[in-house]
Amino acid sequence: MSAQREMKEKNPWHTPVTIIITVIGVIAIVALVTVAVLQNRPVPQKYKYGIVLDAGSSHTALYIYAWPAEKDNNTGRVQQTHSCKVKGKGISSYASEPLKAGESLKLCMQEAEQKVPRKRHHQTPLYLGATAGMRLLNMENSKASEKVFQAVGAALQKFPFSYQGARILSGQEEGAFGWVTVNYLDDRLKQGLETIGALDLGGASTQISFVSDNYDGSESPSNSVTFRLYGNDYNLYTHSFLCYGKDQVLRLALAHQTQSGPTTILDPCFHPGYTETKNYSVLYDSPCVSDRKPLEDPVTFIHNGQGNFQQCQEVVKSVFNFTTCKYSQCSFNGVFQPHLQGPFGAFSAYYFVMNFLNLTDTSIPLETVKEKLTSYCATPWKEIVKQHPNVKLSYLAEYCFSGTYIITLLTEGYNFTSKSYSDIKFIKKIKGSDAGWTLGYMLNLTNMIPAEAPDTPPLPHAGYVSIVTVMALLLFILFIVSLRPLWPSCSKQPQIV
Ligand SMILES: Nc1ncnc2c1ncn2[C@@H]1O[C@H](COP(=O)(O)OP(=O)(O)O)[C@@H](O)[C@H]1O
Ligand SMILES: [Ca+2]
Repeated sequence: MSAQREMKEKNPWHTPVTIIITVIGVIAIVALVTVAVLQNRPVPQKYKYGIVLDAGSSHTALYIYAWPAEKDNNTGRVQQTHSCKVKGKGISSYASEPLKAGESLKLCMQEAEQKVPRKRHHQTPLYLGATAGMRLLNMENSKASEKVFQAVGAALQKFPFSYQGARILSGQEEGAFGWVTVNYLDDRLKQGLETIGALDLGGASTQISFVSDNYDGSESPSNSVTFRLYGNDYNLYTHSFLCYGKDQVLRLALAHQTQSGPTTILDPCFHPGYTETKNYSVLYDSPCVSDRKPLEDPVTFIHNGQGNFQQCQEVVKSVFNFTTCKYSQCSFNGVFQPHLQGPFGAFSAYYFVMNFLNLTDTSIPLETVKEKLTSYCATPWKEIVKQHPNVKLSYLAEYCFSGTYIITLLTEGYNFTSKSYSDIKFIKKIKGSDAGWTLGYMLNLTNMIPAEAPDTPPLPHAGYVSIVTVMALLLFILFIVSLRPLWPSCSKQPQIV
């Protein structure tokens, strides 16, 4: 009996000190794991916002972008959360009534006030960038363009956002930021992957931007833009052709057909049966064509459609100048262009037009595309209107011309071949964000793409929590094992013997 009592007294599990140590050990480990998990638990995501207004020649669009409030520097994280199409025409069309340019933006701005959380309003940067429409107005009448900017600026400052100014983008910026946008959205920059070229077709200008291995910027330096993004160097070729957006090219084509000031023209780029009376002074009211206005013209001319793709292509070719090139190679109008390289994303009016014509699939051979255009252009206007009752007539009348221009620009202008045509993808959006210059513009102005690759944490959150938990468990087991000599079974051994 006395031996048994002695054993019981010697059993360490029964001493208050051991019990206290064990309890403290368990509490400490539980606390450690809890702190590790809580500390690293992803907090409910907060977002930052940015707003960019794209004041194009034909219309203005507002884009809202959002990104997690932390980790601004991570690629692929900024996303478009909302867009709003401003009613009416582009701001450059308000040259004679500038206040209306400001007023036109109100509805979309009010929508932005609803979409961006109130708490974030004051720290949300707001930018307006104007493109070729304002470039042309500025060339034609710089005072009028200033007044439009004043009115637009005054209207935008009435909203609670952090207004960062309104300005005209250079053609180079427009091309380069479009390229940044598509490559950013496609996650090509951070990973240092081969980049995608960008083709942007507007109403008043068109841009081509791509990286070519045999272009280092020494030939025609004005076409070169260099970037260092995420630790990678890029030497981008970019060019913007002012007056080669599809609306201004239509003017150029009509100017070509009205050189002698006729009262009627038979236009192969419009459907048979299409007939409209047009005003000479309206047609020639643009710096792209104003110097070609016939000296003696009637007030109006009758614009009749003929619907002939091949002849339309001849008219369109006449707006390009292929005769002079002082460089090793040119696209058109004496503009240097290196060898085309890599895949291309074609957006804005490229997409609208090719999508309407059911021609976005570039695995369709170029010859077939031309056959389809031939038959589309030859379709009588009455039938076209009947087939598309919901499409705006002004757009509908021009798809034959625009489709012909796109194919001619790509093949004759930029030298895409039957083979390289299939490298083009007609796109509207990438991962939910519109392709266009606006996102690249904002990323640049908010310094959201670092020059050097950001330091990545050695362990992701889940890895960190797992390792801490495993370590804690190991410590606990080690602690228990270290008490082994004092385990009851060990101390009972003498009894067995
Ligand atoms: N649904 C559509 N169908 C055809 N063309 C369209 C459609 N939506 C927009 N567009 C055209 O896209 C072009 C957009 O150009 P825009 O960005 O306004 O000009 P720029 O970039 O030259 O300043 C315009 O020619 C406009 O008419
Ligand atoms: Ca545009």
